[in-house]
Amino acid sequence: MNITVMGAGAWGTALAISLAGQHRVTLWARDAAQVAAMRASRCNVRYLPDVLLPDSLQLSDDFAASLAGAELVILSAPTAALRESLLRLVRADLACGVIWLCKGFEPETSLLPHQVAEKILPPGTPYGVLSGPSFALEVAQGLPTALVLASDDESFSQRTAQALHHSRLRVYASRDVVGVEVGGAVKNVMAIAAGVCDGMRLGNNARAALMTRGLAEISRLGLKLGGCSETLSGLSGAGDLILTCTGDLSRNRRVGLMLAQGKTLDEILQQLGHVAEGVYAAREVYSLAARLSVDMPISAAVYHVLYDHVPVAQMVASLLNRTASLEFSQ
Ligand SMILES: NC(=O)C1=CN([C@@H]2O[C@H](COP(=O)(O)OP(=O)(O)OC[C@H]3O[C@@H](n4cnc5c(N)ncnc54)[C@H](O)[C@@H]3O)[C@@H](O)[C@H]2O)C=CC1
Ligand SMILES: O=C(CO)COP(=O)(O)O
Repeated sequence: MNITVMGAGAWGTALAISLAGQHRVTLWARDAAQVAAMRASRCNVRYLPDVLLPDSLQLSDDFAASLAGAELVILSAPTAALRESLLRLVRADLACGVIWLCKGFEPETSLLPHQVAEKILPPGTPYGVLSGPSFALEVAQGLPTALVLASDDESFSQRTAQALHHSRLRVYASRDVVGVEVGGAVKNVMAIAAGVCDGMRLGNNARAALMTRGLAEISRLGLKLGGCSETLSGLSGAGDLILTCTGDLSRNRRVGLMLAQGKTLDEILQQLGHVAEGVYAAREVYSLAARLSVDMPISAAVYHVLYDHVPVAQMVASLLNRTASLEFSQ
């Protein structure tokens, strides 16, 4: 299969490397200097410095040429750039299916990625989302990983999942686009909270409680928006929540760890140098929860720390001092 990966950040590059063994993969980046540097060093030094790019992986900064003959386009831009990326594809007369990797809600509109795509892609274009617990570095290193590919078009999700699947990358097909997208977006907010929890040395018990109550919040929002509970407790929900709340490769978790050290958001984002979607998702989740009357206390606490300058100690105290209720009174 001819696959074009649009965007050479950490995740787009990692997936391109992982698929280059079995498909003709072209990795397109908008920055010509980055492409030239990757061609010369066979390495994406800024985003994935310790991994070599396989010889079979094509690199391009020519958008039209990279799309010629494509049978699948994989969009790896952050959620904030999804609309712009889809418009670029439509202007280039996209003639194949497209899947995106971003995990978030569109800033300002609070739309899920598929809701943005529905407004832009011509009717009949097959599309889907690929998500699940997957640190880019581990996928690039060929370590075993399992993902979910969700699409309303069952034949597209099954064909595509089968094509992407290999011995180190298990890909399961799903029809629950909403459940997969909500799980991926909101777990990033929980990972920030888990980073705060660990940064303040609140212990393993506290982190387990936070993750479990975090999953309850994710599920309440996911069900309200039309997702399925099985999806929310599966790879792209609970699975990704476990990974990002506990794994130090998570950028969102690192945001929380640095908040616990007293750093400001500006300092943290500058130090990170990569996207941390939870920082933006916290705003959209906060407004969606209010609009839809969904109880999401952990997400709200993260929002107040990020945007109202509430000290992390006060955030923790406010969560611990909530009135006790029935565990399953959700
Ligand atoms: N890194 C990871 O382990 C994983 C990341 N993701 C998701 O994938 C998405 C991308 O993440 P990463 O690749 O890790 O981010 P990154 O920070 O490593 O790279 C971001 C990439 O997006 C590009 N970009 C930024 N603004 C853009 C715009 N306006 N138009 C086009 N491209 C733009 C940058 O040039 C860069 O290539 C995020 O939504 C993230 O949550 C999902 C699974 C794993
Ligand atoms: O989504 C991810 C792993 O599944 C990556 O998480 P971070 O964006 O927090 O690094």
